[in-house]
Amino acid sequence: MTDIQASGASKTVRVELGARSYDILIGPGILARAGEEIARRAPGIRAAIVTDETVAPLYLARMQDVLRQAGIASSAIVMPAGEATKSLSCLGEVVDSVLADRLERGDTVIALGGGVIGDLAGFAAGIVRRGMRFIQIPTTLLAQVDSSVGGKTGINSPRGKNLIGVFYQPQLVLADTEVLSTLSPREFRAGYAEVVKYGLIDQPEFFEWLEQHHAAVFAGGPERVEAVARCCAAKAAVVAGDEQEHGNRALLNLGHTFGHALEAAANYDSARLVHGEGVAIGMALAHRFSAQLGLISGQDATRAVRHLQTVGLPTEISQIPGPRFTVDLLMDKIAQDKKVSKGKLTFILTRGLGQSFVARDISAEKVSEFLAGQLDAPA
Ligand SMILES: NC(=O)c1ccc[n+]([C@@H]2O[C@H](COP(=O)([O-])OP(=O)(O)OC[C@H]3O[C@@H](n4cnc5c(N)ncnc54)[C@H](O)[C@@H]3O)[C@@H](O)[C@H]2O)c1
Ligand SMILES: O=C(O)C(=O)C[C@@H](O)[C@H](O)[C@H](O)COP(=O)(O)O
Ligand SMILES: [Zn+2]
Repeated sequence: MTDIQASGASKTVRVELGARSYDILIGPGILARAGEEIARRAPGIRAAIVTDETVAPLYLARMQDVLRQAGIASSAIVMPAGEATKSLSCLGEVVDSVLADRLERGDTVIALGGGVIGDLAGFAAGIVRRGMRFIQIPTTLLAQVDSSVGGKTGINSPRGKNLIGVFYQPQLVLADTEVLSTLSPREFRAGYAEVVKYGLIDQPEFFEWLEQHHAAVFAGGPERVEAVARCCAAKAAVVAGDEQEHGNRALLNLGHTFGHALEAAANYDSARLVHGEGVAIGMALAHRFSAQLGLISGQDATRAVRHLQTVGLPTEISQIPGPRFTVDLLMDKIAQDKKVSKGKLTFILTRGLGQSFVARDISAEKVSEFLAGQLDAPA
């Protein structure tokens, strides 16, 4: 686990990647400090702020104001909100705007938004002029605990989730926990699924802490900041050890092999399923699949699923509204997973609460059989 430095109500986590190391600043009031934090690290730059139509009216003017006060001129690129924005056409729009504004390689792209904006803007920053500066200002719980950290950027393909992208690290992450107060309950819950993920991967004590403190995390206050910082520290440690997912970073994919297949099968329609909900269902499936394979007790699997249900997250495929999925459709999406190696499926499975492991060479027949049972399960 990477250290968490505390200063007043704020915390700092450092992602150690040699010359590409960077800080994650977490806490209330960080947005107001954004201009000075950026200018201190990169004086005299200009910025293109990529955001979405929901976040722009809430935070864009304030963001541009604090940048201006720190001597940083900025332009804004406002994209539609939702998962469908992680597309080639939206990437083209962002790239073209940055070029039209004549931003230089040393200038910065700023992602002001959730994981959709972070993944899209980060990809654009990674490819324009072969790599510009990039700063993440995550505004969803999911983005603060996960997507803004670690440098996975990219967009979706109709053939599968996040299939087009690059590893490209930000130079700074500014996570103002106050902005989470405007998030809808559904989106806050979805982000909480990724919080639970860190407990279920390899921190059973964090999972237990969440069982006890989830109400306080949802209510706001110090437990929320504590949860965000613990997740960032956990992710920073994994990323520092395996930046490009040759080994243990795959653990961060707990619940994602199933979850990504569900998102793709739902055509990235955020009205039906958002990423965190897909991860919640995916983690429930990974625990049930592990139980079916005899790896984990039914009791432990049920405990993991029960916590997700307690906070109102979906844990069954049948809870996804709209047309039913078939096993063939889901298996087709699973076959495109980036962890597939020499045609063999990889899943993150578990031997107990918080004892996940990377399971390579999982039989496609066993997965299909399991999914057939899950598709029959009642909502
Ligand atoms: N790169 C990574 O490591 C990584 C990790 C996890 C998830 N992801 C990706 O992140 C995406 C999901 O991110 P997300 O859950 O943040 O979704 P999102 O970016 O779509 O944001 C969710 C919704 O909340 C709105 N919103 C954002 N901030 C708000 C605020 N402060 N107040 C009110 N509304 C606000 C957005 O407009 C959007 O409608 C997925 O595409 C997923 O694949 C990437
Ligand atoms: O950072 C990682 O590594 C993760 O796997 C974090 C996930 O929560 C995230 O959804 C990521 O985008 C999934 O990556 P992918 O490589 O499976 O597309
Ligand atoms: Zn995720």
